[in-house]
Amino acid sequence: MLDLFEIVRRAARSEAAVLIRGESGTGKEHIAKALHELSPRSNKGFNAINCATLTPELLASELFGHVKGAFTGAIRDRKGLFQTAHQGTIFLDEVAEIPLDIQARLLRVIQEQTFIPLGGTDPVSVDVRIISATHQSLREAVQQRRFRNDLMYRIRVVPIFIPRLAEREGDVEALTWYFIDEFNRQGHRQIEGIRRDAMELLLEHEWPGNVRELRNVIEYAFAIGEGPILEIGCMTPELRGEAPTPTQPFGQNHAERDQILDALARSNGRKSEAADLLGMSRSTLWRKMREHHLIT
Ligand SMILES: Nc1ncnc2c1ncn2[C@@H]1O[C@H](COP(=O)(O)OP(=O)(O)OP(=O)(O)O)[C@@H](O)[C@H]1O
Repeated sequence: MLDLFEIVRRAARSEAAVLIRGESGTGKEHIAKALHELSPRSNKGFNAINCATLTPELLASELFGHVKGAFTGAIRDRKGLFQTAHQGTIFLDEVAEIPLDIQARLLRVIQEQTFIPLGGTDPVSVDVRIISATHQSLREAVQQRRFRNDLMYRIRVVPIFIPRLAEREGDVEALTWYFIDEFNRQGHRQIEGIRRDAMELLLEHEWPGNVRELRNVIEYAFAIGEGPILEIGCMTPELRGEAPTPTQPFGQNHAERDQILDALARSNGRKSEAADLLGMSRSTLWRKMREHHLIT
């Protein structure tokens, strides 16, 4: 079976509509951008829209644009994403959430490569490649009559499934190094290695938030740790199996450690800011960090 990278590389060369399916944080938008960047359309626009977060009227207006006076508040003509992505790519995130009447318009754009902006009369021609994503089964949405069968076939010419991070052999380690490299390039700290027990913790974790959660964990470790090696002590409380307990009074030891870690994360590792957040002096924060083995 072709691996994900090879499917993406091959699909990118074509004009075929791609439907990416995967849980939240698995990297659907990341793959969509890669498909665009590796395609002959890479020098044109990549317009992304989350179809689950807008009212139907706003979604239609974002996609197809409107003319002045099309609805209350439409004070001037506005081009939609299809028009501004001409010769480029449009990424429809959470495509299963598109209301049925907008699905009908979308189908027409795909079939005829033209559309009429809201309130307008003149058709606009566009040449746009469509990449869509969903965290749910589109087939089920079709069975539940929430999604048009004909549209499903139009947008899933190449279906790509991204498994959960925990099921992707080798990816936790590879992505850990990828993010270490990314944060090293930001320059405030240089990580050269990761302790074996810390890597084991990463490998054992279930990653319900998938790649997004892993990136956050590495960013957290960069923010609160010190020195060139990532250690268990700078992993998030959740990862270490110590759920934060914000209701406990500050005096209790593990709550104190979590609050320090939280303040350091919120202040991006800046200790004077973290000390302010905690209402203590900078020297007290240093002492407490030493007591909790957060620095050596
Ligand atoms: N293969 C990868 N390499 C590097 N970074 C990645 C990869 N996959 C995902 N990421 C990063 O993980 C984060 C989440 O990815 P992305 O937004 O693409 O997920 P998603 O599946 O679209 O999430 P959602 O469904 O919640 O919108 C982003 O910061 C993204 O850059």
